[in-house]
Amino acid sequence: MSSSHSSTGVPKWEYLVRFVLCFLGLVLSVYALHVELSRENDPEYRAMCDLGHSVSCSKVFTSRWGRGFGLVQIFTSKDSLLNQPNSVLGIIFYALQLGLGQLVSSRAAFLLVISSWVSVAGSVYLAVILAFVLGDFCVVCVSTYVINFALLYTNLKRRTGLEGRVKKGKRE
Ligand SMILES: C/C(=C\C[C@@]12O[C@]1(C)C(=O)c1ccccc1C2=O)CCC[C@H](C)CCC[C@H](C)CCCC(C)C
Repeated sequence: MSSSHSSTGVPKWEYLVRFVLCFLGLVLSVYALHVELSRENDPEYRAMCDLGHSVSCSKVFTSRWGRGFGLVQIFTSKDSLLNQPNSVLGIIFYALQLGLGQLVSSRAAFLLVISSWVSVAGSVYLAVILAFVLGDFCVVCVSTYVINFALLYTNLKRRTGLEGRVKKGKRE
């Protein structure tokens, strides 16, 4: 086993990169939730990420698509308990990535990759809504898309790392 890998087959850099990405994702999601709730209580509230008319995050967060991806309310009501802000999903997602990331099993690695692909699909969907429906540039949103792509790359790397361990084990 090369020295850049711990005995588990997971690259050493991975733990640090995963921690940084999940931490940033959690901070951005909690901030998005804070802005959304503040804006809902006070329409005059101006967030730090409201930089201009078309560069406004609170406008995006409180839009139709800011809760349940704008999809949940098709099936339930707008005020349903299931229609949670996207940022709540984000918090669950990054906590999951951080927690599952500590488990070194091929099943955990599989779940990491699957949930990561779902988040990338969600990011592409939200990016299209952001650009073409809302016509807005939201710094917090775009940062989370970048984090989600980087997490997918990290998760794919882990899976090939674990597969390499299995193949090597068979040969030895
Ligand atoms: C702050 C954040 C995303 C930003 C934002 O969603 C916000 C807040 C929003 O209101 C919005 C409105 C209109 C257009 C774009 C946007 C967004 O951009 C975090 C989600 C990140 C990510 C897209 C979560 C994906 C979670 C998956 C559904 C994974 C599910 C896996 C489960 C097992 C937990």
